[in-house]
Amino acid sequence: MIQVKEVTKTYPAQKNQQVVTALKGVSLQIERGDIFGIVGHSGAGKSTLLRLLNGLETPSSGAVMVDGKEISRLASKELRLARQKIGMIFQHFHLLWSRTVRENIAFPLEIAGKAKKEIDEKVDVLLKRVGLSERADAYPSQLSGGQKQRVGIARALANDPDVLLCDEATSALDPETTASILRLLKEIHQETGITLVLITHEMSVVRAICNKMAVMEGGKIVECGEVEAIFKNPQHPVTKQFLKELTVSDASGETVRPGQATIEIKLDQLPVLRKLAQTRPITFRLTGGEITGAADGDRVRVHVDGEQEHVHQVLQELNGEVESRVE
Ligand SMILES: Nc1ncnc2c1ncn2[C@@H]1O[C@H](COP(=O)(O)OP(=O)(O)OP(=O)(O)O)[C@@H](O)[C@H]1O
Repeated sequence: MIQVKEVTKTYPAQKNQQVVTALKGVSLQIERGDIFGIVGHSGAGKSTLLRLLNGLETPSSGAVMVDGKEISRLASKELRLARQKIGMIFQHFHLLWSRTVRENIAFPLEIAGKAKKEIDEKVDVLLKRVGLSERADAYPSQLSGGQKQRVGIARALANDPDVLLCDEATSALDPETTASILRLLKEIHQETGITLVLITHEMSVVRAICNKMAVMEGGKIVECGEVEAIFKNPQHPVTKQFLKELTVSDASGETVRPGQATIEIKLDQLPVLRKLAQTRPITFRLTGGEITGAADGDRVRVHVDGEQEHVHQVLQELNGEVESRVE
């Protein structure tokens, strides 16, 4: 679906500054239907790579192919048509503040020259799909962050894209809202088979929905492959660091291998785990901790084991409900 071949991207020197080489010979293959996570620290080149995928930037050398077309070589009309098939959502939503939810979602359909009746029907379907039918006439300023991102998703899907690019789409959201947006993206993926490309600095996002991933550092891809294999056996120091940082505050657990995690919780929060164990094929095993009567509550370590999918769900549900961290 997407092939990035030996792409280099340099930005010309600004005054008193040097030329910036944002991408240094990046090659990448994303198959149709993949949910592909691109992880990296700030400045690693993730956004530049994403902008190349939808033709907002052109490579200094190398080629970017999307659905068999070399994006950087398309004439403007062809590029416009190709971009209708590549949706994008953003960290800060990029909604039109003077338009209602309905009008925001209608916007790309208007640009594509669709008839009013077709637009109205399509917008109704999209509103329903993202759960915002009741808020169709609200303005973005009247919505929560999660609702704004739902508008962003509906708008991005308006022209039935084959690819959805997500630029830190959950980074401005709280953990609970993040989980609900990731769930929505996963459902849309299951229903449509759309190819999703997510850039993020959060491994918890990758763990929640991606099947493949690439780790970027200094304009290069330093590790790439199946999420399960990389989480099990990370090779590059940057990947290892990301996995270590995983969930300190955001996703409540570290995946030891897919289907296993270790969490640390307050002793008096154990009943929450009991309830989860009653409703899911999952086991919790106490592995450590001390009872000292500490004023802020004693903590215990718990090993979580089960089907990967269930473990992910449980970690997401724990998120926010149980104060936890990994050592
Ligand atoms: N338009 C631009 N002009 C000049 N330099 C740029 C431009 N866009 C990005 N860069 C530089 O390219 C490098 C990669 O930036 P990029 O935004 O792609 O990284 P990133 O991994 O997405 O980081 P972040 O998460 O902070 O957005 C950085 O050094 C950045 O300063």
